Amino acid sequence: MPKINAVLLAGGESSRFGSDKALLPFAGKTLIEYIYDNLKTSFNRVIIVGSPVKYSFLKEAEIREDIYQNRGPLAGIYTGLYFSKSSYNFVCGCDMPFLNSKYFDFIHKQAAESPEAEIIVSCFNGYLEPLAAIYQRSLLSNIKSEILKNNLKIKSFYQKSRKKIIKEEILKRNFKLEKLFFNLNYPEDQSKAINYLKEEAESFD
Ligand SMILES: Nc1nc2c(ncn2[C@@H]2O[C@H](COP(=O)(O)OP(=O)(O)OP(=O)(O)O)[C@@H](O)[C@H]2O)c(=O)[nH]1
Repeated sequence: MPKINAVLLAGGESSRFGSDKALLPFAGKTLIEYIYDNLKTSFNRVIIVGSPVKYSFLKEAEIREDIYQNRGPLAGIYTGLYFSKSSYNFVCGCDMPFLNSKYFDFIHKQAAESPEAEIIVSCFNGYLEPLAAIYQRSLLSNIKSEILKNNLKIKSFYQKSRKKIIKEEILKRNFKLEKLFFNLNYPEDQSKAINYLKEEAESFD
């Protein structure tokens, strides 16, 4: 099984949400800490890409400032891959709290089976999930040239990359996809997240 680092993206504006998503109280922690703790149990190393000052309460964490500031998630991925040094990197948003260890194990197996894929990404509802996906470090120079051309859309970068898409039919056999890929974008998503959390607590009873 390849050693995979995790890159936790924690920059951005949270403009739709209206306040900083990463600092939202969640299951007795902040949202970022909750996700960081989950990632730590399954990945070799976790690199947070965001403000070291803002996240200084995460005492042991490795936090890297964006090399290209205010350029969105693709630039965050660049910084994560740059500092990671590992060939395989799982990139995750700081607003997706229901990615779980079962999915992380699944993604490790996918990476082992498809060393030729530069990106391994899941498909849900006809859309790809680029912030719950594996990226090879060899993508660095391509990402950099897209950023320098101001092509910041992950979707257009994807068109130029060698990727393996994990089909929804396969994922559905193992996961409840709506919850797995749920992310908080708007204030009203908070109550949905709390309901999912309650559901999880009840299922562990
Ligand atoms: N490191 C880094 N992460 C980012 C950046 N922009 C967005 N992200 C992260 O990417 C993930 C998805 O972010 P979005 O919800 O698309 O963007 P956002 O700026 O946080 O929110 P909106 O302003 O509502 O679009 C979250 O984990 C963000 O923290 C960035 O410029 N740098």
